[in-house]
Amino acid sequence: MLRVQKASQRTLVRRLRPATWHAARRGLATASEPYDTVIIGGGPGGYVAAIKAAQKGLKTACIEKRGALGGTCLNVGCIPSKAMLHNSHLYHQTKTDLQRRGIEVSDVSLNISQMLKAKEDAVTSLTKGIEVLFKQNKVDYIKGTASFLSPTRLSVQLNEGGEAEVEAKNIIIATGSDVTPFPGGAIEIDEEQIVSSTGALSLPQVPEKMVVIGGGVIGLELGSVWSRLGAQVTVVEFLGAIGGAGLDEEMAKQFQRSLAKQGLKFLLNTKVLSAEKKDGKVYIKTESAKGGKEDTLEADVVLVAVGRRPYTEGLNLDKIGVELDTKGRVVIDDQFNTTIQGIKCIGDVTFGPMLAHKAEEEGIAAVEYIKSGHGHVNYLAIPSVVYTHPEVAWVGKTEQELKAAGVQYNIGKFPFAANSRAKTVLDTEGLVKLISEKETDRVLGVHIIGPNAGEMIAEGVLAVEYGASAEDIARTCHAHPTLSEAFKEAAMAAYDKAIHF
Ligand SMILES: Cc1cc2nc3c(=O)[nH]c(=O)nc-3n(C[C@H](O)[C@H](O)[C@H](O)COP(=O)(O)OP(=O)(O)OC[C@H]3O[C@@H](n4cnc5c(N)ncnc54)[C@H](O)[C@@H]3O)c2cc1C
Ligand SMILES: NC(=O)c1ccc[n+]([C@@H]2O[C@H](COP(=O)([O-])OP(=O)(O)OC[C@H]3O[C@@H](n4cnc5c(N)ncnc54)[C@H](O)[C@@H]3O)[C@@H](O)[C@H]2O)c1
Repeated sequence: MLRVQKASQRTLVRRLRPATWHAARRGLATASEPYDTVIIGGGPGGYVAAIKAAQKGLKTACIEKRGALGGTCLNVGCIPSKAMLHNSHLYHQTKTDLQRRGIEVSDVSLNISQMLKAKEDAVTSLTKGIEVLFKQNKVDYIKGTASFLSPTRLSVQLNEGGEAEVEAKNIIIATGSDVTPFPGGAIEIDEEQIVSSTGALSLPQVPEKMVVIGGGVIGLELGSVWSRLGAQVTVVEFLGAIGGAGLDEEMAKQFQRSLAKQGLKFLLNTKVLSAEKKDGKVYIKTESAKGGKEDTLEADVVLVAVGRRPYTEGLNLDKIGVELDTKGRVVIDDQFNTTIQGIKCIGDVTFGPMLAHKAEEEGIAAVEYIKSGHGHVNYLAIPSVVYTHPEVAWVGKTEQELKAAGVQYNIGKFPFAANSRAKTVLDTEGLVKLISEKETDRVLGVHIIGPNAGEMIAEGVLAVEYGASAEDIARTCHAHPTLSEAFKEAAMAAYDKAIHF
């Protein structure tokens, strides 16, 4: 139910008419009838949940305050970063790699405004596309900021001005995450010289020197972009390895070597303490992670990429009793129920990896629980991909996790240097590492560094999801010449022996 609430009622009625009119016409929401499902947040979790709910015949609305659908991922995350990664790779490859392939080019130059425009075009076409999907699936799109009045009633501050009330039998919180500020306020983001990922996706010119604080996924992807475009990039990472949690240690080392070859510098086991702007530069104070040795780095632009945190601001969760944990995540059970009946929660704002495809899976499963009481997400089979070149991708367990758990395992490895397609296209960096359980041969983890690793990992995800053995994969015919033969050969190596290595 969408009900006008406040003073200048006539203006509000006019403003709300399209939503209420369409809704009433379709019988989706009337003055006497609440929505079946309302989703707060139109990111990958929220918009997918909304479409699935409508497909299942539930009267559905999605409230989004950004003014565009798609959330962090489409607007300032996955999509713009991949656009910049792809085009910066083409530029870098044109400058450094084409000659050996027999292609002579001269006068290669960068038009950064056009590259930024190409990125914006990709974002706009995809975010608008979701609006079309909403219309096709009859999801009411309410542009505004939602806040709980009660477990079944929301107040919405409309983007156009004014306030509305929305009532629903089920509410799904999908409000995502935002940038973790630097602890203690020691570094303030201005999105020009000291930027978060959002600012780093729109720098109007290539900085001469860039310092990246944090060697996790954002730091490595966006550090790669600006390094390829000509910046001297130094990544400062507190831990002893890059790539963040979940990356196999052996792969992390190889990954760092690859990026170092491209010109990125790494300061591991180093903690950033503060950053200060002076005379057009930024001075970054660091110390050894074990304490002691201090240093100062100079940069034109600093990217702060020390993580993201759940976003629940303004939702009024404490008023209705929805519990958060100590990290600010909304507490849920294994069916996405919060501590208040009728309110579910999915995506970055709750437990688990902060990944768009994880949020989407949860969106579908949460709706299935609402509709039928059954849903499914296999958290052991959620892939991770770092979209650098070479790409890094993995699913399932790492070797260090299995060691720590005392699981006996076999390992099969196959380098792309021995793969015919990789050799043909002169792109041979990296390997496939497949880990299977010693006793059963079941695939426990797949780790890939290499060209198209992000596409190839889907095969590993299927293997983990369906409980395949290494032998199953080894006996499955793979087309020749393809990169995926390296995956098959790694499985052959785990089960028995590879042919070409
Ligand atoms: C630079 C960058 C690159 C990334 N690249 C990838 C990648 O390649 N692959 C990948 O899987 N993941 C990637 N991610 C992570 C990915 O963006 C998130 O995991 C994903 O967007 C989470 O989806 P979500 O629906 O949970 O939340 P979000 O996408 O954050 O969406 C939540 C939405 O809720 C809205 N909202 C919040 N509060 C309210 C309110 N009170 N009322 C109304 N609306 C509200 C917000 O405006 C937002 O649009 C990247 C992230 C960043 C920052
Ligand atoms: N390709 C993708 O799937 C993709 C791309 C971008 C972002 N994301 C998601 O966004 C989230 C956030 O990414 P992120 O890279 O900001 O976080 P992250 O948690 O992956 O990495 C942050 C890194 O910063 C380091 N760090 C923290 N404080 C530091 C300090 N004072 N000095 C030096 N180093 C410090 C941490 O040790 C850590 O390695 C991730 O959860 C990721 O899943 C995914």
